[in-house]
Amino acid sequence: MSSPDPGSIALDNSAPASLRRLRRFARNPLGVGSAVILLAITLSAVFAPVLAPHDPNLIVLSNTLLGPSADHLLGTDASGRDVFSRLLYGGQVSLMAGVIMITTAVAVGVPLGLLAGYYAKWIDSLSSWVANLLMSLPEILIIIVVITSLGSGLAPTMVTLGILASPDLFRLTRSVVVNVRSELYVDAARVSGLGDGRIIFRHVLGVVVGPVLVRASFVFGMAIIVQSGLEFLGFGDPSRPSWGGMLSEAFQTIYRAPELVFAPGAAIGITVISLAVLGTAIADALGTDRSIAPRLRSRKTSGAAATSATGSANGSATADQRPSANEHARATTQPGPADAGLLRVHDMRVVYPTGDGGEKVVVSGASLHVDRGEVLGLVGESGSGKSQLSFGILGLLSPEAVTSATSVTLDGQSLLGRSARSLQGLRGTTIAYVPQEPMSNLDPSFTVGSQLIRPMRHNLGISRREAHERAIALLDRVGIPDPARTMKAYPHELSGGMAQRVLIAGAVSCDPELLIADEPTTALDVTVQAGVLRLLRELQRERNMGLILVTHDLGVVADICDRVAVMSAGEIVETRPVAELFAAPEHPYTRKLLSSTLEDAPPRAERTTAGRTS
Ligand SMILES: Nc1ncnc2c1ncn2[C@@H]1O[C@H](COP(=O)(O)OP(=O)(O)OP(=O)(O)O)[C@@H](O)[C@H]1O
Repeated sequence: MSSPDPGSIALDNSAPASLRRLRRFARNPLGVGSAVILLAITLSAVFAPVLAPHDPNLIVLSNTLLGPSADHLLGTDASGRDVFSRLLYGGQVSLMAGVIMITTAVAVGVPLGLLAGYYAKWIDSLSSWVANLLMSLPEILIIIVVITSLGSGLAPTMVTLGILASPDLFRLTRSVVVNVRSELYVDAARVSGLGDGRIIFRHVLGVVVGPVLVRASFVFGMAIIVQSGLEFLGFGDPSRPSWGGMLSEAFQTIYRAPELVFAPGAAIGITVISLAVLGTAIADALGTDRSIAPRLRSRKTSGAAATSATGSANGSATADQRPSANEHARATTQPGPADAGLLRVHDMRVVYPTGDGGEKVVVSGASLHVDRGEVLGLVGESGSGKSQLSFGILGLLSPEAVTSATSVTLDGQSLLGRSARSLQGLRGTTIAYVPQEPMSNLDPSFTVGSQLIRPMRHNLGISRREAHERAIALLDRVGIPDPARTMKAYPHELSGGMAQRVLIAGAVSCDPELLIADEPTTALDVTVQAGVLRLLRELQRERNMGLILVTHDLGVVADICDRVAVMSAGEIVETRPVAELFAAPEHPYTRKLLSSTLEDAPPRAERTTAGRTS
């Protein structure tokens, strides 16, 4: 077993996430203060019938405009009604108005935003069009129409306002989802075979909650203000005490009793401010886990999804990338030879249309094969098309890519002409992928254990307990020092080397036959690179997997590859056993590559044996 990366793990996970979030919230005095205030306001409104000393509508003409006293804590209004009692009852109306409006706005805006952001295409176009239409409507006119036709009841008015406010939440949700859906860990979840519903619920919704909460708290406050404004303008029900109505009445006696403005005004102001502060505090408490994790989203290719191992110990087409998989199917449908080793690719082309109607060929007629138990190095300078070829094999290219091949066979079965689902199923258990950027491929909101267990349960149909035991054994195998503890850790608590080991554990968790590792050590500290490479080699041997190692480092090739395919400008210019290639490179490009990278450099094994811990 490989030794762990030095200083690699800093677990701080003694408490569950919910408890830690609660603690974070509790450390925010403004958040706690606003929560207490809102709780007090809510309770006083709910228990108004018990707390109110007087009937809020009881008119006592002999008691008009009395100042505060023991009997009337806040005095009386121009009709002799008890201001304190009316204030308590008025809270019911304002809070109920907010609840109705925000429930409607969230119920309409958030699901639509999730669907539009996640699925894009016509769902996005249609819902964005509806949202724009709603935003262009004159709210006040619509409300007046609703009130005049349906009466001044709270529900119709606030439901209408909720619908009119929903585009705000729709747009926010949509924009958050558009960002999240292209995160590598979401791609990883797709590749792991999780359905869209589960991905949205598990990986996307959590990211949406924070911003939506903040916005919802503002919308709630806005609901209170708008409802009070309507009451103030006389569109409310006069028999129903409300803060807006009280304010309106207070203005009628502003010169005789200006203090009457204070109570309803303060109630509205304090409630609205507390809502805004509370929303922000909750979002802060929820959001810290996510923001800690580095967002190394320097995806090498815009659409090339790195599918993670944890999420994904298998390769399959993502939602976006399905067209690419289908392109596989469309392009050529010749079946490959049934006895052709593990992976055999003939004449693969990857082309991107350019804006001027032309095309950019990034992989041009590439052919390669890899057998069980074999390590094939795929080398070439930056931009030569190594990743594009790998993603083409995995069916993970962006939708605009047009992929074609004479044949692509995996384990003797042609990948051409298959539906996306069938491709996904096949790849779900046969190909795995180890990405370049370990941190971006782990969802920051879930523990390592959770991210290892779910794909195993899904792909292997095993119980949670079995998957848990398997995950512990895998973590132990990949050199994680305290597997049980690491299972409970969040990605931000791991070092890059540890995260990559976790991803490798995930990649092999469903017993793939072929592993594609795309520069798996590039993002890692040089001190841990050799350990991770050695681990990959060990696992490949133990499990007799085929391994395609994408790299630009010929030292790595010399160390662990059996054969090497050299890529230049989208073409594979030379494929040879490693020793032969190093001894007598044939292609001028290979010679150039060798002379430029291995000049005066000792073999990697020599370079890394002394004093290496990982
Ligand atoms: N979505 C895209 N549209 C157009 N061209 C693209 C797209 N994605 C990648 N390319 C181009 O494909 C070419 C090959 O890129 P690829 O990432 O495969 O190179 P690479 O050999 O893996 O390089 P590196 O070692 O830097 O990762 C590059 O010229 C790149 O600009």
